[in-house]
Amino acid sequence: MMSDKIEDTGEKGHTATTGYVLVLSDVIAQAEYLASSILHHAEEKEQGETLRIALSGGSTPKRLYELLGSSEYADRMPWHKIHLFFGDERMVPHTDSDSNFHMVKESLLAHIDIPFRNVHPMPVLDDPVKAAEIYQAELQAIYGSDTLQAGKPLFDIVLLGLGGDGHTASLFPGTPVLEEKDKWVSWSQPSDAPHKRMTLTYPAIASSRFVMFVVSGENKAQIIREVRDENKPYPSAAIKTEGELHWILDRAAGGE
Ligand SMILES: O=C1O[C@H](COP(=O)(O)O)[C@@H](O)[C@H](O)[C@H]1O
Repeated sequence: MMSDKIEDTGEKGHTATTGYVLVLSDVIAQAEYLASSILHHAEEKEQGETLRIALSGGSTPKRLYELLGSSEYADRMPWHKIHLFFGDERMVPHTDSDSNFHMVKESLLAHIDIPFRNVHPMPVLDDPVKAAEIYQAELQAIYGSDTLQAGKPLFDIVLLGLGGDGHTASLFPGTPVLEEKDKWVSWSQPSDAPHKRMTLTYPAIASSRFVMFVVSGENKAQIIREVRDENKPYPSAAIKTEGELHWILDRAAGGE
């Protein structure tokens, strides 16, 4: 169905359709692979450097976060070197069960010893424009510039999920945020999602060393085929990175 490698054309960066694909046996192997990969990238960082990860929400990454928060990983991870950001958020209180921050808190943050200043939830305000501006300003302060520069990625790793409608982060079909070329963070009101959303934009996601789509389950097999192989114009198909893009799939989603 899909190639697991691309030819080295000399061009820099990957798109959703040119990235590498790794199909693992099941969701446990998928979480193991991702956790050890994150550990490896964190250990590679020199003293004083940080690993910046944008976390995905929804249900799929929960197993990974639980593993990172388990005794197998929690004490081995150099949390002081790791900064956790969010790829998207639902505009509900952080205590709400629909909140991505809430899911990450329950599955990971409550179980690890990470400095408070290393965790960067998206703010939730009545005014989504203001909330997006605040998060963008936080990212810019950490990045050290208000302009994204090629060769200086904002994130080391961006984890992304894939919705059945082809959305990723909160880049939903038919929403104006898909046209955003300048802002790093924006918001939208998807027609068939109950809450307003805040999301990293395409340019912010593209400023990354690695984008990792993490997708599992038979119910995602069809949409993966459409995005990867059939080039259908879903929001997830337009994801790019100046670094590498990896699809980390379980067999149910990725096939043989
Ligand atoms: O709404 C969202 O959906 C996608 C996919 O979620 P999943 O439950 O199918 O894994 C997710 O990546 C995104 O962060 C989330 O807010």
